[in-house]
Amino acid sequence: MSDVLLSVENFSGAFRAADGRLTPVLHDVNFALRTGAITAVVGETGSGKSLTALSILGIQPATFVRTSGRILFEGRDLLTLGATALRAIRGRRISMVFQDARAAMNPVFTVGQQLAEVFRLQHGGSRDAAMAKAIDALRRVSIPEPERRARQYPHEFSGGMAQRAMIAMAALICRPTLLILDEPTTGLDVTIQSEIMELIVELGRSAGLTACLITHDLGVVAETCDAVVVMNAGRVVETGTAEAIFTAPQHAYTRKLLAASLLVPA
Ligand SMILES: Nc1ncnc2c1ncn2[C@@H]1O[C@H](COP(=O)(O)OP(=O)(O)OP(=O)(O)O)[C@@H](O)[C@H]1O
Repeated sequence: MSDVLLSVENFSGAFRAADGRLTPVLHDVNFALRTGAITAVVGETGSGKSLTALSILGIQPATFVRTSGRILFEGRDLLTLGATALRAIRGRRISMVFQDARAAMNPVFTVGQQLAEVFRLQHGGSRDAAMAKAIDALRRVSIPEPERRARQYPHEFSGGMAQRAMIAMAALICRPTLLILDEPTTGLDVTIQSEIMELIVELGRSAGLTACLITHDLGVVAETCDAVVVMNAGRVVETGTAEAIFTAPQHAYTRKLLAASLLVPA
């Protein structure tokens, strides 16, 4: 068994309304990400997947407050780190792929400039060397004509291609220890979805990445993930290996999710 890279321990949180009242949304969330594994966090909309992921990176909404628990990454509680320490971890150690890559990118810079700039921020070096790295990263995620594509703006990319570029940035340019992917294939058509997932798995395996995939698509999970965390209404209801979750789900909610995705009979 390999080591745990990140653990979320008894993490609870709530939204604070303008009048100060707290509405709890996360309740004692517990799970661990094993080094080198791809772990899926699954659950219906509103179950708390994104909030948990955003909290790992320290980019949760300003009105969200932790009420208990901790998130340990390499022995340090991320929830107690200051802005400077978090900035040093974000990108370089933990990076994230967001759902809508075109919206997440800066529209006024070319895709190549954005990748190159992030490379320089993380690793230094000249602009030309950084652009060469950017083009190489686009090539490695199978973007055709990467030199030409690097000179284009995000709106000139298709959704699938933008997602590839975002993965290139998060996985290959940042070279993080942990890659978090929040619904990376939502909104893409089915064939593109499976190509993107193949890419994630291949990069994960070849770069030795630890990945956390947030998704509501259990089909994707069955094919790609090692471990699964099932969330419902702000709680973790079940965790296990992908095989155990798919062949012998213990919790009624997990069985309902599997049945809804037509992967197993109800
Ligand atoms: N800015 C916000 N203000 C108030 N409540 C919020 C805010 N963002 C999220 N919530 C609430 O927190 C809960 C968890 O939301 P979260 O976005 O983590 O769910 P999710 O499982 O990621 O859903 P989805 O799959 O739709 O992204 C939900 O009940 C949601 O309505």
